[in-house]
Amino acid sequence: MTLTGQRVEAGRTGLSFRLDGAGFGYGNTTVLRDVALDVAPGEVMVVVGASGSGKSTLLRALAGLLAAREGRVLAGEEPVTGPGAERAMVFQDDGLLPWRTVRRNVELPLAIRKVSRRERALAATEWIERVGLTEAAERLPRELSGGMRQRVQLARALVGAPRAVLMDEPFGALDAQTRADMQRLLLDVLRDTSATVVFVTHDVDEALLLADRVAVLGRTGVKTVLETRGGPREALRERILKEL
Ligand SMILES: Nc1ncnc2c1ncn2[C@@H]1O[C@H](COP(=O)(O)OP(=O)(O)OP(=O)(O)O)[C@@H](O)[C@H]1O
Repeated sequence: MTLTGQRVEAGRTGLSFRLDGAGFGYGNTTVLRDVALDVAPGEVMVVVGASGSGKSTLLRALAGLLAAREGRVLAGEEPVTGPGAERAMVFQDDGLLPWRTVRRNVELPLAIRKVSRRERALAATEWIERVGLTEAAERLPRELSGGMRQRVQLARALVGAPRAVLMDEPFGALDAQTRADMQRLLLDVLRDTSATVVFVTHDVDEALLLADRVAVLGRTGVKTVLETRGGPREALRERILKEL
């Protein structure tokens, strides 16, 4: 069994999520109440909403980093009780280990799972190549541009063939050109995986480009969920902006 290429994907399906009457908060503050949302296996669900509406909170809950105060959060059939290797996270601030090279950062999820050195090296080489960083494999994060660091994060998230990737404004700090390159790269690599993606962004155009569906967060919960494929884009854009 190899972790590289198609074989690890074979037979794996994207993870579904279900939030059912779920509520979240911090201390005395309630952020989200009575959230109902279904994310289908393999879809790209983009979450948009005003600043402070709770997008990151929702994502943390799916990642198992924040417990629901009420209701249920399910990944597949199982309640989410903590982080798990089948759910990879990508953050805006890169979250790479500064003392590890690109290669060793990408290998990290496999090292944690005690995958053999040889398998780790093979899988990392493949993903580093897919994100266009072969030349930079032995560099440290501080020697990379912001866009390159996000490529490392993407490779690290996908190297272990997760069933879901949870992305919190991953391209938010990048300049427009680098951001457009990263969006294309993401769409490209997702074509070869069956992973479900939940992607948080402020940017409605980014949402429309990437999403199968867009969930709009209102004051305390999900206001609406819109299909993005097949409809006239401008009308959808207007609709999302109106809901925000
Ligand atoms: N660790 C925390 N402790 C206390 N309050 C928090 C914490 N994290 C977030 N909050 C509060 O929860 C609310 C929602 O925050 P969250 O980061 O989920 O929103 P967001 O929609 O992702 O915002 P943004 O788009 O600005 O990143 C905010 O009012 C925020 O101040």
